Amino acid sequence: MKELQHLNKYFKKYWLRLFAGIIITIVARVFSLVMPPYVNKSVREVEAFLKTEGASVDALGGVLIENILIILGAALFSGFFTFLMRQTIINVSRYIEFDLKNEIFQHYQKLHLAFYKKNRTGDLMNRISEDVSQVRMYAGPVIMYGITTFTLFACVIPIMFYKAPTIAAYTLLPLPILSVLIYRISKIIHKRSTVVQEFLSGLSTFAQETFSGVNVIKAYGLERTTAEQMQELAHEGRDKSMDLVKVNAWFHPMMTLLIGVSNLLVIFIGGQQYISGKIDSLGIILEFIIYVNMLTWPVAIVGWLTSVIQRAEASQKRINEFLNVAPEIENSIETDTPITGTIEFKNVSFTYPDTGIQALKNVSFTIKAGETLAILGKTGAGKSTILDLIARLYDVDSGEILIDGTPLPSLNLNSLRNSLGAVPQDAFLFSDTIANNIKFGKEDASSAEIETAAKNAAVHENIIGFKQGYETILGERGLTLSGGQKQRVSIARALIKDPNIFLFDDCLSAVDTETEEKILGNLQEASSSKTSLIVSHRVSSARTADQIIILQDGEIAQNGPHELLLSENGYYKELYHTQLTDKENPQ
Ligand SMILES: Nc1ncnc2c1ncn2[C@@H]1O[C@H](COP(=O)(O)OP(=O)(O)OP(=O)(O)O)[C@@H](O)[C@H]1O
Repeated sequence: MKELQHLNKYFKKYWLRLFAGIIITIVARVFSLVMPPYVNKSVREVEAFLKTEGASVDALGGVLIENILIILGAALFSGFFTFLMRQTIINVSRYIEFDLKNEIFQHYQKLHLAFYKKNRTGDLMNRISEDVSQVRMYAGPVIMYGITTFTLFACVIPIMFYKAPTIAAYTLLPLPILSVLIYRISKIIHKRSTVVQEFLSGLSTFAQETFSGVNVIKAYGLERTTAEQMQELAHEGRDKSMDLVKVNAWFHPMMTLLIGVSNLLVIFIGGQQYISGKIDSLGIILEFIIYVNMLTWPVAIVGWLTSVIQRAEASQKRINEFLNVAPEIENSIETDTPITGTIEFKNVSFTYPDTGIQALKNVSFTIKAGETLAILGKTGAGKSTILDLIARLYDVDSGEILIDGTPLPSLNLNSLRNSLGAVPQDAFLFSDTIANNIKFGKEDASSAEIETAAKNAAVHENIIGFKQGYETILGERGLTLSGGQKQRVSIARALIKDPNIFLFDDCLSAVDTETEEKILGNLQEASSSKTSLIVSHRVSSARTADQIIILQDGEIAQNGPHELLLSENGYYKELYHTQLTDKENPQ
């Protein structure tokens, strides 16, 4: 139960509702206890009537109707309070479920990128959905049924022993056996259903990958192989499900059997006692049959509750594992720190913690606010890493990055990220309209602003060419943009934000050189007073920059403006001539 202590703060938050729920649960059960003695009483009245000669039928009818009305009234009250019980306790468990999901989601958002690389998306989703549902069972049904069971035990068992101790002892005998059996079966059911769940999630991953990669499957003619693999998996799934069904099938018959045995014992022992004159009325046998039936579910539920608590504990353990991961990038500055845009790298070295790859070695450069820096270099040279470090997605190992003279950790993280307009290498667009995808950079942007941004990113003409223009839905159930169109929508998203620093990560790689020139021209205008970092493989993206850095294996090999680098022998000059030749002699 150690792990589940995490929920105590929520129980405290909703203590009043919970307390009301507990009282209501007790009241509901107490009302349900009115019926059995009145049934007994009615039988006695009938027995007395039969024994007394000349007794009035009308008088008997009157008493019986009175008893029936009392039983009916108590049942109505019990039903009403049972309704209120669910409205309080189950509602609290839903509130806790909601709060816990929000807590986990907000925590996920604070976690480091390395966390997302280490843990699979399916696992993250499972913990926030499946595991939270298991934990909810503890916060609601366990409390509700637990109190119901406790109240019934505390009231019914003493009443039974008070009224007829021998019948009570015999009839209660099978109930603990029932409880243990249900506990065992619940555990087996849980084990097997976990196997089925895991299998099903593997099956859906396979199906999802198949559908996502349907182009490749068709292109390689692998439809048949894939269908066979799917069939194999389906057969395996059927066997696992059958294992589960077999145990499930034992549950109800066993319950019925044990209830039957208890009822038989009441009738048998009660009958013997009646014959031997130890009890004076058949009414007591009827009363006991009702008690036994009242107790059966709570007894069965003790076993079920135990296994639910164990599952909730295991789920909360998995949730806590993630909640206990501390965010590596901490925001230690509460107040806003406005940013102009001078960026300085001082002997920065950085190694990716998960791969151990040293991406940057002693990198130093300065770029003044409003200037443009182009970063070129072979693939894997460390270009994107520089941009990620500026956005503080990672903290440096040694050296220092300063913005406007302040080291990054001394800047408010939100101020820093709000002042950046980042266009990543692989543009990610949401399954939403194009307008909303662009507006992602500025939620309150007007249609005119969206259009201007799209024009500057040279994608406006493409967008108005679609039937629904800016309202065209992208993604799985919508339109698929070409690589170049995606990149340009992503650029529009950064432009509309109007930040002080632009980070363009090879974001023009999928557009032709003519469009590239057009966009660069627009960018120069739109971002003339802004600091821009452009990572690229093309000289055409770099030539107008105030400063160009050539990275080689994480180190700066060359640094200077276009003219200077052209005058030096090195990567830049080679690249310039290769790309110039390509342009002059296209294949
Ligand atoms: N998230 C990451 N985790 C671990 N290692 C990484 C990560 N990202 C990059 N690396 C490694 O760090 C090195 C530098 O990568 P980086 O992405 O900065 O190169 P790049 O110059 O931008 O390359 P490209 O031009 O192909 O985009 C590479 O060796 C790469 O494998």
